Amino acid sequence: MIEVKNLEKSYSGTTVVKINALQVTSGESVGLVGNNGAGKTTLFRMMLDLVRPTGGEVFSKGIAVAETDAWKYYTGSHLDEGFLIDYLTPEEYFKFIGELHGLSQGDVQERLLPFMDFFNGEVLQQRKYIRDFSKGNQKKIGIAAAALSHPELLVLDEPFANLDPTSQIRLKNLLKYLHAQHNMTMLISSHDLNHVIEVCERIVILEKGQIVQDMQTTENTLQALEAYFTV
Ligand SMILES: Nc1ncnc2c1ncn2[C@@H]1O[C@H](COP(=O)(O)OP(=O)(O)OP(=O)(O)O)[C@@H](O)[C@H]1O
Repeated sequence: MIEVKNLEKSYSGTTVVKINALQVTSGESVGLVGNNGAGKTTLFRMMLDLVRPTGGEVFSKGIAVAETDAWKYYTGSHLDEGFLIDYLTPEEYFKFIGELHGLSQGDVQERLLPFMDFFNGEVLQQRKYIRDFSKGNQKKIGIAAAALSHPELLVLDEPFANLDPTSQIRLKNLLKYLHAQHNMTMLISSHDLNHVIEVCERIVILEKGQIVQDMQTTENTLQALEAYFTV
């Protein structure tokens, strides 16, 4: 579904991403881990055509993302709060996203049902704009909006960050449910090794912009990752 070929991004002569080849097949859930500045967000931004590569290309279903809008119809993403329309209430925002995908008000309500535990009674019917929500609740709104259309591909940058422990566990279950129920292809970056290996069946480690390990998740993966990140 996703193919990265000779992808490179440099800022002022410094290379921050350099990936010769990465393939993600349809239905796969891939966790991207790496220390601060490893290039995770930059890679996602290039996959979503938000940043143009210095070299190379990202293909979605065989078509370069920089050359077409086709992938936007089956891709849901939340990288940061810049993805939100923060002068809307969550209800208005979900309605807007739903309309973009041809969903009725009823469809939107139904698709939000699995998110009710995750929202913890703090997102809907709060009579306030998204900009006035806490960082954690803004993240919940962004994740729900990204998943609302049941996209074939879901890209989330550090979805567990800023969430309280209960919400992190609920999100883990929610992502597993969405993956199983809709066979969503998922790309998830995270600093939380425990959570990411529970949700993702494959883990890619990025270091200084390069892929240094690419492994299927097994019962030994946490140990391997902890060993890798212990310096
Ligand atoms: N617009 C930019 N201009 C200059 N340098 C940039 C820009 N965007 C990213 N970088 C640099 O690219 C490198 C990779 O950053 P990126 O945000 O992709 O890493 P990350 O793995 O997501 O990090 P973190 O885990 O801290 O979020 C960093 O050194 C960062 O400073």
